[in-house]
Amino acid sequence: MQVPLLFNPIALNSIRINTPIQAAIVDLDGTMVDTLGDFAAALNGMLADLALPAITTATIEPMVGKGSEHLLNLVLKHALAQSAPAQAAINSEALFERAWDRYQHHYLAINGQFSQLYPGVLAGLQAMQQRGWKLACLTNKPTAFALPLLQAKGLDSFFSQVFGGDAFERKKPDPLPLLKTCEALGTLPQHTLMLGDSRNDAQAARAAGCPVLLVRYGYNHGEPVEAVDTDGLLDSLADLAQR
Ligand SMILES: O=C(O)COP(=O)(O)O
Ligand SMILES: [Mg+2]
Repeated sequence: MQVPLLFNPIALNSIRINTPIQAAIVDLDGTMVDTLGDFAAALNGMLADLALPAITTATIEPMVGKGSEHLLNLVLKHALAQSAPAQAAINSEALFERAWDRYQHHYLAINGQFSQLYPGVLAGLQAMQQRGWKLACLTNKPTAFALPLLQAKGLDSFFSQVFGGDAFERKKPDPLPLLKTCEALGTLPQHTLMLGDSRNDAQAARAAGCPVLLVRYGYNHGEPVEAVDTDGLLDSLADLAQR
């Protein structure tokens, strides 16, 4: 099949992707929106309801990226370890159900209020749209958190598909969500670029056969993103506006 001219391989400064790109799958937390303030507000609301000590944004940052269940487990363990001996003896699993309920309540109440778009996100999405790429948002965040956040930040209209961490049987770094998203977009993985901020995104992309670029900002579990196996790093999604 003749590939339309718009879908060229990518050549940006030092980055070369030698396969035509027809679509992009874009991660949400740490890539498009800096949501640490939302995580902190919702988690601290939950911790207060459970009479547990508050947690700082700096402690939360390396815990983000593997979905809300994972985050909540780490936060509960951390908070219990900071508590008085009687509470510290409590198993975090015993608190999980109540914590999850309170966390959802608080997250949905503040969703987007303490988070900001990263610079260059709108320009980057517009550039990808102008290249004629189909766009999907794929996040490990629950879909019920992702949809209102995209709306609140004016990003929803860019995406034909939005899939959260609960949309498929497994989350990133498993390749399944990427393969399913490619299926929904109607594109082959080798023509579908993954844009993310963490090794989760890169590992999932490599295993699915998608080219992958990561942004230099974002979370990446508190580790330098330079160490991750990718096809290149971007200072901002607006780098994609270069020709
Ligand atoms: O909620 C998370 O764990 C992170 O979500 P992300 O996949 O959009 O980075
Ligand atoms: Mg992310």
